[in-house]
Amino acid sequence: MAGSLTKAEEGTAAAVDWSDEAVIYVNGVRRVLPNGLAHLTLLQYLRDIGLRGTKLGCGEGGCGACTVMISCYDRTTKESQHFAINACLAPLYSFEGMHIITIEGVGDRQRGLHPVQERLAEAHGSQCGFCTPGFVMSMYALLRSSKRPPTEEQIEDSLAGNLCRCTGYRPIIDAFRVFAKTDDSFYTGSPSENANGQAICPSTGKPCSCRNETDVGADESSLLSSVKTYLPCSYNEIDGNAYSEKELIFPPELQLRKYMPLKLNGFNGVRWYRPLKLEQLLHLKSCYPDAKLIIGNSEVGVETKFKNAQYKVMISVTHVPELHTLRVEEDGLQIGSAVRLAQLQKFLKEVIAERGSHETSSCQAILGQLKWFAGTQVRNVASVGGNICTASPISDLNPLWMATRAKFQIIDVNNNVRTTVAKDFFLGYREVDLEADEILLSVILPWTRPFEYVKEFKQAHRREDDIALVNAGMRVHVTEAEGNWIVSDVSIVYGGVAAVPLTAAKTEKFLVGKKLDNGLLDETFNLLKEDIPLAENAPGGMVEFRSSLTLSFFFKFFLYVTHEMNIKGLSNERFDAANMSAIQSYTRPVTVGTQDYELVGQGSAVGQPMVHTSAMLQVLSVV
Ligand SMILES: NC(=O)C1=CN([C@@H]2O[C@H](COP(=O)(O)OP(=O)(O)OC[C@H]3O[C@@H](n4cnc5c(N)ncnc54)[C@H](O)[C@@H]3O)[C@@H](O)[C@H]2O)C=CC1
Ligand SMILES: O=c1[nH]c(=O)c2[nH]c(=O)[nH]c2[nH]1
Repeated sequence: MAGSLTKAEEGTAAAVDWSDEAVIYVNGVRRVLPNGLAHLTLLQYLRDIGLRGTKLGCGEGGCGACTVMISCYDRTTKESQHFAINACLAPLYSFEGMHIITIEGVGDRQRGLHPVQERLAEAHGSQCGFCTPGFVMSMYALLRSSKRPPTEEQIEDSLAGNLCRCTGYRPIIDAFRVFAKTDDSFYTGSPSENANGQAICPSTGKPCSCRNETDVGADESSLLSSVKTYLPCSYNEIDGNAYSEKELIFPPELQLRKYMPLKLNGFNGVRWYRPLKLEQLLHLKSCYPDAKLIIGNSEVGVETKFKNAQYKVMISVTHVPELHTLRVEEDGLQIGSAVRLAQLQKFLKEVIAERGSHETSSCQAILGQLKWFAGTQVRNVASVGGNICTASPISDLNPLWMATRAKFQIIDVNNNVRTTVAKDFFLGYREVDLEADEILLSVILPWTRPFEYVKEFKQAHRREDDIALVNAGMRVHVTEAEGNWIVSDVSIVYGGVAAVPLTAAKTEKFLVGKKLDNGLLDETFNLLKEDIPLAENAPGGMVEFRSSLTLSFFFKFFLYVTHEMNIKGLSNERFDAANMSAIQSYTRPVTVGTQDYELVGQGSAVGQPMVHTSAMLQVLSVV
C-alpha cells in the first residue's frame, strides 16, 4: 500500500540508490530545489522565486500565457535541445537537470530587448500585455531550436498554442514574420527602398515608416538603441550549441551532470519518483499499484487542479529509455509509450521521407492528425502513452490507432509482455485494458500494404488548438478479384461520438467484398447512421451537426480512395467535379493582413503609428 514501504523495501529488488538532490538552472542561475516541492508546478515555483513575468492564464495548457523555454542536453547528439512548454501544468521536478529560460532571461532593462521583443513592440503587437510574454517565449524557443530560419508557416504553427484576446493576431504575426528571413534589412539597419526611395516595411512589403526613429518615444528609443547592438539575428548563430553573444548558454554543469534516480516529497504526503530504468519503474509499480505514471502531466495536471484528483505517488517516466523507443522494424514502427508527440511528428516525417508511400499511409494520417492536436507547447510534453491511457472520448489519435491495426505492448511488474490490438484496448469511459500491475510499453504501427489507404478526420470549433467535435480514422485495403478491385479489409472508427471510439461494424461488414462505387453510398450512409447513433440528448450537443459529420467524413474518405484508385487505373468511377475539393487536405495559407496608415506630415503625432508607451515594458513583462 502506498506509503507503507521503507526505503530499504523500495530499493531491494532494483537495488536503487534514490537521490533527493534536484538541480535546475533558471535563466543561467543554478538552483538547488529543496525536497518537499513535489506538489508544485514550474509556474508556481517561478513566481515564488520572484520571476513573475510568466503569467497564469487558463491553468490547463490552453492559452500559452505561461510559456517558458526548456533546454536539455542530448548526450547522444551532444547538442542542447530547446522547446516551449506550458509552465502551468509542468511538475517542477520534471525539469531536474534542465535549463529553464523565462521572459526575464530573454531580455531585460540592463541588456536591452531581444530582437523578438523588439519586433513585437515595434510592430504594435502588444496591447494589454498579458499574453505577450507567452508569445515572445514561443517565438524565442522556435528560433533557438531552428538551425535554419523558420518558414512563415512554422512561425504560425509555433504560435498556435498562444491565445491573444485584445491585440489581435495580425500585428503579432507581422512582428515575427521578419524572422522567416523574408527580408534582411530589418537586422542590417538599412531598410530596403522602392524605386521612389521610400522605405519598404519588412513585414508588409509596402512603403511605410515603421523603422523611423521618430516613431518611437524618447524613452523607448534609448531602450531600442541598446537592441541595435545585438548581432544581426539570433537564428544565424543557432546550431544547437552556439549562441549569439547575449543569449544564455546551456549550463556546462548540466552537460556533465549525471542523472540520478530521484525520490522527492511534496505537501500532504505526495511522493515523486524518477526511475532511470524499466526495472526500477516496474518495481515501484509493484510497491505502489495505484501510482500515477507521469510524462507530460497535461492530463494529470488538469485532473488534480480542476477535478480534485489526488495522487499520492507519482512516477515520472521521462527518463526510462525502454519507454522512449522509436524504431523502424520489418513489420512497421515501434513507438515507446513515453515518446512525446512532437518527437513522434519529427520521426514520422523522417520515416515518410525514407519509405515508399504505400507503406506509410498510416504514418501520413497520424502525422496529419498531429498537426491539429493541441498546441506546440502541449505536443512538446504530452506523450503517446499519456494520450492512449487517458482514453479520452475525444482523443484524436485513438480512433487512428484502432483503424490502422496498431497493437499495444503491455508489460507487467514481473516483466511479462503481452500484446493487444488497439481495437480491444478501450473498454469504457476512460477505462482501458490495463491491470494495476501493468503499464503500456509501446505501440506497434504496421506498415500499410500496396492498395491500402488510411485517412484522418477532425472537426472542431476552430482548426487550431481545439478539441474535436467528431474525429475519425479510416482505412481500406482493396485487392483484385476476377478483374475487379474490391474491398478486402476496412476499418471505420469515430471519436467524439460515445464514451469510447466507436467502430462502424455493420458498415465495415457491408463494404467487405464490394467494389467501391457510387451505388454503395446510400446504403453505407444508412448503415453508418445505425452504427453511430447520437441520441438527442447525447453529451456534447449539436447532434444533428455531429451526425452529419460522421457521414461527410465517410464521403470524403470514399472520394479520396476512389480518386487514388482512378489515378492508378484501378477504378473509373466519376464524380461531380464540384465534390472533388472535399479530398484536398486543408492547408491554411500563411496569414496576410495589412494596415495602411496615412502619414500626415503636420508635425502632429495624431494618425501616426506610434509605439505605445507600455510596449517596451510589456514585451519585457515587467508590467
Ligand atoms: N491540457 C491540455 O491542453 C491537453 C491535454 N491533453 C491530454 O494530455 C494527455 C497527453 O499525455 P501526457 O501529458 O503525457 O499525460 P499525463 O502525464 O498527464 O498522463 C496521462 C495518463 O496516462 C497514464 N499513463 C501515461 N503513460 C502510461 C503508460 N506508459 N502506461 C500506463 N499509463 C500511462 C498516466 O498515469 C495518466 O493517467 C492526453 O491524454 C490528452 O488527453 C491533450 C491535449 C491538450
Ligand atoms: O487527442 C486530443 N487532442 C486534442 O487536440 C486535445 N486537446 C485536449 O485538451 N485534449 C486533447 N486530446
